[in-house]
Amino acid sequence: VDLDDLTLPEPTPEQFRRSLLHHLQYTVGTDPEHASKFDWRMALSYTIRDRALEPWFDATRRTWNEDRKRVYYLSMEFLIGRLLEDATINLGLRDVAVEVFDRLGLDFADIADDEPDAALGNGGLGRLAACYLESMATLGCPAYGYGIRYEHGLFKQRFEGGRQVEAPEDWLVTDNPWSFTRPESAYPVGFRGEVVEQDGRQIWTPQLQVLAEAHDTPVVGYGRQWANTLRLWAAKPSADLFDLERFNAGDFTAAAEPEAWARTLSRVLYPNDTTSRGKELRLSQEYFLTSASVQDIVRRYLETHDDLRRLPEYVAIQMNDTHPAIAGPELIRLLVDDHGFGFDAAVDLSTQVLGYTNHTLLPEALEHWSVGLMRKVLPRHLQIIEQLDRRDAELHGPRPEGVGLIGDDQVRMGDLAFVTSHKINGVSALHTDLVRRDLFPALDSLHPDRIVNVTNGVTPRRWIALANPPLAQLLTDTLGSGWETDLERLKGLEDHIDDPAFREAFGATKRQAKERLSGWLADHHGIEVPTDALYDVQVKRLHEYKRQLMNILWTIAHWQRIKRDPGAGWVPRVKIFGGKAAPSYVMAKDIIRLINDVAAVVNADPETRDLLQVVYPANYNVSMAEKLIPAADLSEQISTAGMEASGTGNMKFALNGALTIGTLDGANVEIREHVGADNFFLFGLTADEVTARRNEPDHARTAIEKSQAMRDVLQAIAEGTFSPDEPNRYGAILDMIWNSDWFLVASDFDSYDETQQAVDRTYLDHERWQRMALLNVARTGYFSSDRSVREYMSRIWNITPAL
Ligand SMILES: CCc1ccc([C@H](C)CC(=O)N[C@@H]2O[C@H](CO)[C@@H](O)[C@H](O)[C@H]2O)cc1
Repeated sequence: VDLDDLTLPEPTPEQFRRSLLHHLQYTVGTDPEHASKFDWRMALSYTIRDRALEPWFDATRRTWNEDRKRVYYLSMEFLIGRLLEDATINLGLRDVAVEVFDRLGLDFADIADDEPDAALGNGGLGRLAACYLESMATLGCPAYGYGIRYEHGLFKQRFEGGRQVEAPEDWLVTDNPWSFTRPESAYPVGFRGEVVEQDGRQIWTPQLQVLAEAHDTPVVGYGRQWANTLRLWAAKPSADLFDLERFNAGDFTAAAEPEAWARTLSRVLYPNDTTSRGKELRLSQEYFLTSASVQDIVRRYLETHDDLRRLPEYVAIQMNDTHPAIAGPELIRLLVDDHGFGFDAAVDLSTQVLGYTNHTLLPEALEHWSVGLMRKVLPRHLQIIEQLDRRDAELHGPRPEGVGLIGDDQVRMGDLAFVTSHKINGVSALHTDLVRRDLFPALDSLHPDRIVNVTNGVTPRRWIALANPPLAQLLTDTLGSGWETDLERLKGLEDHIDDPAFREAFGATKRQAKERLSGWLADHHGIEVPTDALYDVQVKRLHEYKRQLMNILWTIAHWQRIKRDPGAGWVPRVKIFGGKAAPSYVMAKDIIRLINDVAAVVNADPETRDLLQVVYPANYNVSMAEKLIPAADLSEQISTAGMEASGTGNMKFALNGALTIGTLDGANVEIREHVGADNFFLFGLTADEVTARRNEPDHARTAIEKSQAMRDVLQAIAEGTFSPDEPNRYGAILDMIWNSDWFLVASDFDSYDETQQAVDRTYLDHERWQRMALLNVARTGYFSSDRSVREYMSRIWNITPAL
């Protein structure tokens, strides 16, 4: 079938309207007279989807026909958000869609708002995977994303009495128009059981087996030239799992048990984003994703190639952190057990194919699985890991303490990923240096060419074109179109910086974003905020190292200062927080409650409420980020130096004209290098100073005793100013700050405070602020995920784009 027969022309408004009404009637099955917002959204989705299929089929065919190398991005998380508007923009159909809905008396943005977020991720790692998929499609890099089709994504957050309460997320209650079930692409995945040796070969007979069923979503690149596939696996009980015997014996629940077990594998996303809990289900989910994906990759390769030794020429597999690190042993297992490879040859081949990205240095986030659990769930893989470990010891002689794949009865997934990968990368320049020096010093010295840096990036399509249409329009009016796929062209803005009219137009885009946000907060959260104030925003997962606590402590100090001298010409501020805490992370939940308790008191204070508002809209997610980030003046990137691997929110804020107050941590370092030190509010200890300060006894008490402002803040909290009905509600937080303060909130407080006051002084100089904001936009084109993906393609995947 020639694709040209299927080609749908660039639709005129009339053709678009006709196709929309066609789907409304014949796909959604609704009479237009009675169509709901949901019906229109579904009809619009099918109309847009139609035009996504052409570049999808075309790309798939070209990749096959030209026998192109493919990259496979394995990730336990893809924090996609909504797809409708993103696909509409990348297919160049937003203007015609907006026009047609106008004519129908409907509002495109309102209809698009009806789509649930695909919240198949926790935070940075998951969102990065989504940005990279979109960039790979935009660049014409043949690629598949492999993930799990969780029935329930990241929990829904709401506040009860200021406390976080979690509720199941259920994005699949309504049809998902962007996913195609591929029952023909299903793979058995085995668990448990035993391995027996038979004439020199290891035979693994799994005790349990589930079916991994593929669900494909097209990922359309900007410009409608290419589309890749996100393949999400759903766990299905293989037929023989239902225990009919038990059922006939009347033991109904027991009969259904194995089935129920099977379904749990893709039931829910683990909501922890920094702590590996060593749960069997989590290991089983990781193997479920990895085995189905590696089987699918080898099957696709063997469809047009018969020599597996040439696999590295046609296949690159990227492991998104250690979560899919079992991919090494799994590929070795298939090569040795099913394709007769020798062990060494299989290891060499796998290592050439695999790459591993590390996203965190937090000890509690580094995955270790007990040897016992690995033996129970994956006995054959444990054998392979033990053989790998022996081989590594033979190859490199005695290894220093703590090095090796297995230690203290634990399998170290970081080391495993390292020795089975040809390239390991960190996600910012500083982070990669720390990965080399602190995480893998011994392995780095054994393999000095393996660790490389690829600094993170974000897609300008979603984070400017979609999230901030007024700014996008100004960029196009000023630079012409094309900046969307060549973000370094933003530099051209510097030529206009001395033009007051241009600066005014730029300022207008920020005002528009604030009006849109304050309208949305009022409608969706019943939160009233003024638009003529400095919007100071911290949105990210709740974690002590991200120091939302230092932010709210400073807010209290600022409130106390205003109360002491209300007439001092304060800059009105709206403090916006957003973010979820892992359900079992008690301290993080305490900090959320403190922020809400402070907000309740400060917002109700007649003396200060026109000068300071604290808001915390519940259930921060990708869609909320798209509304919050364009409206921000100040971006809070205040983590303890050395602890935030990169950050990506920091990039999104800068690209939308917010100024950063931040430490020399993660990608903040590179953002400051690009925008210039004069256009960045730097404060705090450096990573090396942090290490030194932690070794000083009583460093917190010393710092607090030096800071009147901090003492007043801690005093107010201890007195129950924000919890009058329970004065010692925040005993744990106060005790932590005075007596341990591992994240150095006390040590960095005064520096943070001085810098926040500099922010106020600068904001009062309107022109200076505009210039700094414009230079942030102009000089952060480097942080496009297109640049990151190009670096992966050249430094790690050895792939050339098809476009
Ligand atoms: C096993 C539990 C678990 C789950 C997720 C993670 C992720 C690695 C945490 C994460 O999202 N890390 C963030 O990754 C971003 C993308 O590279 C970085 O920008 C952030 O700095 C980093 O915290 C660790 C541990």
